[in-house]
Amino acid sequence: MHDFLAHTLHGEPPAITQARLPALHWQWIDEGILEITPEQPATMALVISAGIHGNETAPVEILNRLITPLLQGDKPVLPRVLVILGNPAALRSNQRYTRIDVNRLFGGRWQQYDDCAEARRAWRLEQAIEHFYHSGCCDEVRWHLDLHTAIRGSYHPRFGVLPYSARPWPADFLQWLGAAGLEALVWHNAPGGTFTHFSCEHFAASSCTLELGKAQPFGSNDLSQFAAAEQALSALLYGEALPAVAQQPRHYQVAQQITRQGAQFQLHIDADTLNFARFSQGALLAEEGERRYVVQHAEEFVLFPNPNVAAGQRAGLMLVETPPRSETQ
Ligand SMILES: O=C(O)CCC(=O)N[C@@H](CCC(=O)O)C(=O)O
Ligand SMILES: [Zn+2]
Repeated sequence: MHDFLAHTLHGEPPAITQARLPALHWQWIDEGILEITPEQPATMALVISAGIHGNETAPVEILNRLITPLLQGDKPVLPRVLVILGNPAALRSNQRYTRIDVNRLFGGRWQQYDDCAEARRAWRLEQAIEHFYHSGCCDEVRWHLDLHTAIRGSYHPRFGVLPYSARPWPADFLQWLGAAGLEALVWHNAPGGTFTHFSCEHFAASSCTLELGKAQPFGSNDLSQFAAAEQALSALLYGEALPAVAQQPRHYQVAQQITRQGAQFQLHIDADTLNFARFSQGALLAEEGERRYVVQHAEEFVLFPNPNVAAGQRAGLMLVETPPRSETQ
């Protein structure tokens, strides 16, 4: 199998499901799930996922470009790697999801839904990650990089979103995120149903959702915008040089979440408002019946505003800028 993405989009298992090459062994685990193991002992277990949302194709193209030389035996690999194309059915139809947003279902939340493709997929991905992390030696460093693109344009076109965690973040992980060209890092203030929350909470992985540009269909992406991220991933995978940090990321903390409860929900944020747009204290952001969402701090910055989400789901986040965090374990 030389082209993992083409096989996944085709929807059939590959004819050969594993191979031993001089420097590594690869194994096709299931649709969109591939494990790559170096011949030399590894000190890191790295999960790289993309396509959790089927219309976010740039990171899928980057990831496929990075693993193809491994499958062809043209590059060595340093860590044990689990490669995941998250929602193959949605990738085939260029939709964010077919019925339910997979990135709200992790941590067992899939059990709240009737049997459907996305609930089954979230369960399968949880199992795959659990097996992968538990099959290594106990002192492996665990990272999970979940690659996405945003629906809207952004004042920071490349940024990271870190799950809530009471543990301090390793300094080398934060440094890697800066070297990957991320202009901003956003910290959640509460647990959630995302893939990165799941890997961080259940397996103590250093996890981050990377947002790389704006969602475009396959073939329409300008991947040159993400050269630093691709080079930083090459550094992790093949041991190439980590790019220098061009600009230290700005840091933001979630201050409040806007949640849509039902049909009465109204979002007072224009469709063309960019991510990280600034709002002043007192500004009315959204309302639903008696519930009003108002800017609480002197200024807050909006992220992922979206009125078209299912009832009970996040319709936007409001952020405050904080001094840079530099932590170590
Ligand atoms: O642009 C948008 O509205 C959504 C982009 C996206 O898919 N973002 C992720 C963020 C996950 C996180 O909070 O870590 C998502 O909404 O699932
Ligand atoms: Zn996404």
